[in-house]
Amino acid sequence: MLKIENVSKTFFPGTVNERKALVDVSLDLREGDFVTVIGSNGAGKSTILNTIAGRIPQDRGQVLIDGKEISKQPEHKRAARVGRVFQDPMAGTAPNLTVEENLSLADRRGAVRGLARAVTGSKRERFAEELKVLELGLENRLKTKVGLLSGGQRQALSLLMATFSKPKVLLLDEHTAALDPQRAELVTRLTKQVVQAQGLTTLMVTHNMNQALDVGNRLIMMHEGRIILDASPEEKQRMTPEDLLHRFTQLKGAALDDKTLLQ
Ligand SMILES: Nc1ncnc2c1ncn2[C@@H]1O[C@H](COP(=O)(O)OP(=O)(O)OP(=O)(O)O)[C@@H](O)[C@H]1O
Repeated sequence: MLKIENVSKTFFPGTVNERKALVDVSLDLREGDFVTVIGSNGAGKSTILNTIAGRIPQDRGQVLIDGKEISKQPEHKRAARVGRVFQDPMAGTAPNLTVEENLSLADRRGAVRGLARAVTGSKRERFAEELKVLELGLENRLKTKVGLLSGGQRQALSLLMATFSKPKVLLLDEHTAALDPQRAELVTRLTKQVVQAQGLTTLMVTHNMNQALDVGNRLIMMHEGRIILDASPEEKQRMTPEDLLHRFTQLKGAALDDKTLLQ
C-alpha cells in the first residue's frame, strides 16, 4: 500500500553541517498497517514523514502509494491522500476560523476551487455528527474560533480534520507529546478509534515506549537515518518497554560497531 524504496536524504551535503537524515530506507506497509516509529533524537523519524507528505524532497529512492510513484507530486497535491497531525496543536488548525470553517476546509482538501470555508446546513449537521464521536462537546461549539479551544481539543480536532477526506495514509508526528497525560490518553484513544474505523494505513512517531507498544500492529526503531528494528505484530505483542529499551541499546551499539568497522 505505502512503499518506501531506498530513500536517502542528506541536508547540507558536502558542508561542515552535513546531516545524513535518511540512509537507504525501505519500508513496506500493507493496507491498514498501523506502525509506531521510535528512535533517538535526530534519527530521521520526522524526515521520513516529511518525505511521504512531500514537504521535503528525498535525494534518492521512491515513495509509492498503491503502486503509484508520488515522489514528484508537491505537498498540496498529496494532501487529499496523506493526512497529517503534528506535535504542535497550533499547527493543524486555523485559529482565526471557527470549528465549522476549519472542518469545511478539511472537507475540501484536495479540491481545486470553490468556497472552501462556506458551511451549508447539511454540512453543518454532518460536522456535528462527526464531532460527537470526540466526546468533547465540540458539536455545540461549531461557531467558536478554534484559537479559543484547549490544546487537547485542538489536537482532537486536528485528528478529525486530518482524516476527514478519508486519506490513504495517516502520519502522526508525536501528536500527543505536547499534551498533559489525561489529554494525551484521550487523543491516543481517539486515534485508535479513527484508525480502526477507517482502516487507515498509519505511521505514528512517538518517544513514549508504552504508547509505541500499546498502539498499532507493527513497530520500527530508527537510529542515525536507518531502520534498525522492524518488529512484527507477534514480536511487538510480546515486548515490554524494558525489552524495547534493551533492544535499542543493543542495536544502537551494533550500528555504531558496523560504522567503526567500515571506516
Ligand atoms: N529542514 C532541515 N534542515 C536541515 N537539517 C535537518 C532538517 N530537518 C532535519 N534535519 C536534520 O536531519 C536529521 C534527522 O532529523 P529528524 O527531524 O528527522 O529527526 P527525528 O528522529 O524526528 O528527531 P527528534 O526525535 O529529535 O524529533 C537531524 O540531524 C536533523 O538535524
